[in-house]
Amino acid sequence: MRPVCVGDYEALAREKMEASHWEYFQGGSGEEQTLRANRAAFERVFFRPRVLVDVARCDMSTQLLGTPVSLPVGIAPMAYHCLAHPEGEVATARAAGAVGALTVVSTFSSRKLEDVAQGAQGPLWLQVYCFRRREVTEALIRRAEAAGYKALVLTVDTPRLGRRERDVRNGFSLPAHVRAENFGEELVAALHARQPGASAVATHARETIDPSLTWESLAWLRSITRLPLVLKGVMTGEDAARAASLGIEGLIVSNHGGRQLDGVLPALDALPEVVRAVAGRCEVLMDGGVRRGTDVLKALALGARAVLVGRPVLWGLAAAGPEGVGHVLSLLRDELELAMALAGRPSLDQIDSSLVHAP
Ligand SMILES: Cc1cc2nc3c(=O)[nH]c(=O)nc-3n(C[C@H](O)[C@H](O)[C@H](O)COP(=O)(O)O)c2cc1C
Ligand SMILES: CCCCCCC(=O)C(=O)O
Repeated sequence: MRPVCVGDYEALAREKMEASHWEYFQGGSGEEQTLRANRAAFERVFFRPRVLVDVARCDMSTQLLGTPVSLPVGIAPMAYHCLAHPEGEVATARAAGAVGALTVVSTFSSRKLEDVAQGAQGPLWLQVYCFRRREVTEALIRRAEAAGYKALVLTVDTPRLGRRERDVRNGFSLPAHVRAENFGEELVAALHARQPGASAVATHARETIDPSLTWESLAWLRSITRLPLVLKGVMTGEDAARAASLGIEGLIVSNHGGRQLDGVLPALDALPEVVRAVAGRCEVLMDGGVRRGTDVLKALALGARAVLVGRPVLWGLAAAGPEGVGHVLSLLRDELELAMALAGRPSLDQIDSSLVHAP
């Protein structure tokens, strides 16, 4: 039977994938407390629906940093889609564009960012990891600008990689046919070096990513690009207020899908304090644990302008290629549309905190 919800794709994808690749996708850090908590947080929030509202038409379209999108659901940046499907990020972005959704492409995309842009019909942002060698980051940003990417998403929760014990146990490394295609051989060789009892991705991160990045580094980033800047991984009101005061255009409330600091609070729970702290000065998105249209509606009610979805997109890609990605997004869109109708909120500007009863 065709999958009827996003969760159905999880089992289908698992059957298709090599076990250590699957574990790299699925895993979190440490005890995976935050990974589980991201999901559980949605179950603690309940709706307060209004009735006798005309919901004959529900409008989900909006703008993200000035870019029109058909729905407030986009694709979170994730490395190495070619572990799921040979077309990798090109297939993902094409499928997202077909439903009018935003795609955030990872620095560690397994297809060149130019090839992703060429195949995509929808808006693209580039996620940026800042390398020890600043010229590598700068060259990447120049290429993204030339290829038409509309914003940069700097991930700020990863000075080092969280300890993902599944990957350590598996001695996870990238197979030869899956490469970090945006970079030359010398920068990515460590990703393919198999070492029992170590994650090659973690080793590579330690060697290449700048762990000394600070708020002061943002001035450098600003000086080399005119693209709007989004910080991904902001989890407190204090950091959110600081970002807003520096003129950062967007924030993504995220704990990296439970893959970085284990024990950090669920992204949904961090959302209200971030929204309060920025007080409308920047756009706030969230990711982590979104699996249902009702999850999207809860996040919007708690102040997110949009949500990003991570693993379910990889499940769709692994199970059924670009059609699977398109179907995952359509399921979330259709569920959101139904939830808006049943909640008596036919447009996004009618969704606010009065819609939810949160702990
Ligand atoms: C396999 C995988 C790879 C990821 N790669 C990146 C990445 O390259 N850059 C980044 O900022 N976040 C990365 N993330 C984190 C996602 O952007 C996102 O924060 C998270 O997956 C959202 O949670 P969800 O998977 O529960 O939807 C990755 C997540 C996964 C599962
Ligand atoms: C910081 C360099 C390695 C990142 C690998 C991709 C990623 O973010 C992940 O969660 O996995």
